[in-house]
Amino acid sequence: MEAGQVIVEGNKLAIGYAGKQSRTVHRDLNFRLCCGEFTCLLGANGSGKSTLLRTLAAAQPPLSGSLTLFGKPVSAYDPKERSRLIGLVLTDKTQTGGLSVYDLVSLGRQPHTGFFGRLSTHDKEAVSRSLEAVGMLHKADSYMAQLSDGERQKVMIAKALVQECPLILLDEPTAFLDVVSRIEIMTLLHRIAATEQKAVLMSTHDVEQALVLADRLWLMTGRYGLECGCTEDLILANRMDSLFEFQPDIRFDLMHGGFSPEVKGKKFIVLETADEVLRHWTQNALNRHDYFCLMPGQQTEFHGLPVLKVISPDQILLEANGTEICCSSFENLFHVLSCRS
Ligand SMILES: Nc1ncnc2c1ncn2[C@@H]1O[C@H](COP(=O)(O)OP(=O)(O)OP(=O)(O)O)[C@@H](O)[C@H]1O
Repeated sequence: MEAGQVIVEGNKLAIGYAGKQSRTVHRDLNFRLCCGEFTCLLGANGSGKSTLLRTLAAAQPPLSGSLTLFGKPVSAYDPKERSRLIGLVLTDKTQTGGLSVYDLVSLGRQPHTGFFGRLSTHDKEAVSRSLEAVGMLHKADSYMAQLSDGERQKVMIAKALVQECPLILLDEPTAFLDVVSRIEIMTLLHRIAATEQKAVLMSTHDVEQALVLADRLWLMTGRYGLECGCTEDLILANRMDSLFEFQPDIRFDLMHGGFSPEVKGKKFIVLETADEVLRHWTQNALNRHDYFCLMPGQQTEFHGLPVLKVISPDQILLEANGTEICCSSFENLFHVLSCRS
C-alpha cells in the first residue's frame, strides 16, 4: 500500500434510512480516504456521523450516489472480502465479558482462518503483535469483564488491527475515557495510520485532541454537509465555527483550539502583561467575572477604566480611581474587585 493511495471514495453520496421511518440524513457527500492518514470526523449530536460510518462499513446501504472501495462499489464485495478490507470498531459495550482478551482478538482473524477458525502460527503472531501494539499483551489472559473501559477499547482496536485491513473505522472510540486514555488511543491510531499505511477514520466529540492528532478533519453539519481538509487548512479558514452553526454564543477559540462561550462582559478593564500564559488565564478569569478585557492603547474612547498589570500570579497590580492595590493571588484580586462594584 502506498502513502496517499485512495482507499475509499464517495461521490454525490446520500446517506440515511429507507423504509417506514425513511429519512435522508445527508445528500451530495464527496470525500476520499487515503493510506497513511488519520482522519477525525467531527459534528454535533445527531449530525450523521454514525450513519456515515455505518454506510462506509456497508452496515447500511447508501440511498444514492457512488461509494467505492479500491475503485469498486462497496456493495460489490461479499461480506468475507469486506471483512478483510474494513475493520469496524463500535463503542457499544458488546457482550464479550466471558471471553479472554486473547480469544476476543483472535476472532478478528476469522476473515483469514479456514472453516474451523483454527489459528495458524502466523495468525497467533498477528494476535500477539496487535495486542502489543495497543499495549495490552500483558492482559492477554484476562477476561474482558475484568478490564476498564479504556483497556476494553484498546482490545477492540487490537481486534480491528488483527484483521490486517487497510481501512479502520471507529465510532467514538474515546467516549467515556479519561484524558490520558483518550490521548493514548488517538496517538495510537495516528501511529497505526502513519506506520502501517492504513486509512483510519474515527468519529469523536473530542475536538481538542482531534485538532492535535488528526491529519485531516471531516466536519459534518446540516448546512454544509461534509467539509474535508487538512486540519490546519480548515482551522485557519475559520471553518470550525460552522460545526455549531445554531449556537452563536459558542465560539471557536483560534488561538487555543477549543470551543468556549462568547465573551459578553459588561464591565471593561485594561489588561497589561508581557506574558502570553498569564494573559490567557487572567482573561479567562476576568471573562468569567463579567469583564471585557481591553489591551493597552485600545481604551482611547473610554476614560478612567481600571488597569490591571499582571507581573506574576502573586503580583497583580490594580490601578483604579488614582490608587494602586497589589493583589497576591487571583482570589485576592476578585475579592478587591467585588468590593469596588
Ligand atoms: N434507524 C434510524 N432510523 C431513522 N433515523 C435515524 C435512525 N438512526 C438515526 N437516525 C437519525 O439520523 C440522524 C443522524 O444520527 P446519527 O446517529 O448518525 O448522528 P451522530 O452524528 O452519530 O450523533 P451522536 O453524536 O449523537 O452520536 C439523527 O437525526 C437520528 O435521529
